[in-house]
Amino acid sequence: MSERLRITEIFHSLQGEARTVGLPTVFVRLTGCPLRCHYCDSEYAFYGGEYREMDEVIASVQSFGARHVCVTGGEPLAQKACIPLLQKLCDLGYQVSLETSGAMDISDVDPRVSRVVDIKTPDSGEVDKNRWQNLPLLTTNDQIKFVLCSRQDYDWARMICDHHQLWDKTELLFSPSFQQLPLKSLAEWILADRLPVRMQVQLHKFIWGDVPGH
Ligand SMILES: C[S@@+](CC[C@H](N)C(=O)[O-])C[C@H]1O[C@@H](n2cnc3c(N)ncnc32)[C@H](O)[C@@H]1O
Ligand SMILES: Nc1nc2[nH]cc(C(=O)O)c2c(=O)[nH]1
Ligand code: SF4
Ligand SMILES: [Mg+2]
Repeated sequence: MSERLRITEIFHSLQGEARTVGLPTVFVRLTGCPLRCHYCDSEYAFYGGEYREMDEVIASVQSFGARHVCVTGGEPLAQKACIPLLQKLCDLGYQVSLETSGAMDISDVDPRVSRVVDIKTPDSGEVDKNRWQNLPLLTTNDQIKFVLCSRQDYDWARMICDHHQLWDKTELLFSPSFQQLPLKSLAEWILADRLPVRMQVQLHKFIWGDVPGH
């Protein structure tokens, strides 16, 4: 039954992260994740959830009347039916993004989807899970994100961008781990080093705090 999805929540909010930040977006949060990042703000999506038919999920998305859909989790690509879900959303004309740890193979994702691949840093505790074979597959329609916990993470992210020549490959997002790395520190490091990256903060947490469903 690969056309069923295990869903934690479907909600309407302002996109808080990445390239379409600030735009009204429907979020589909799939349940379950094989990783355990120390900073994870979505632990409530590790377990539980409800199995829903694909058509039901699509109808729920449509009920909000938004143009943008963000499929997230948990780890969305850990569910087989994520691939057809993304394709159906694109066919319906939505602007679709996918938030993924990049620990799973991204090659079957519909090319119309903007894949936001989070490269896990040493201080996430999950650096060994990075699937480096994903990087050559990325295009300018995709995005790479580093969630940074420390100066050591920042230096590591720079080194990875050099090593894999990511600077001109696609958009690079440097995001502070929420309330762990001071915003001003990260801003000043980026400016001092003249890094061509976008610093991103999680807009929704400034508006609503760190609560589910926003
Ligand atoms: C909850 S995850 C779900 C998608 C996928 N599992 C992943 O890690 O990309 C969505 C995004 O939120 C980021 N995130 C989670 N907790 C965070 C925190 N405390 N501060 C900043 N970003 C965080 C993740 O790194 C990831 O980029
Ligand atoms: N508003 C809002 N924007 C988001 N962008 C990515 C999110 C996520 O949890 O993946 C997220 C989220 O949880 N809320
Ligand atoms: S991969 Fe994503 S959902 Fe899983 S623990 Fe890390 S941040 Fe949380
Ligand atoms: Mg979130």
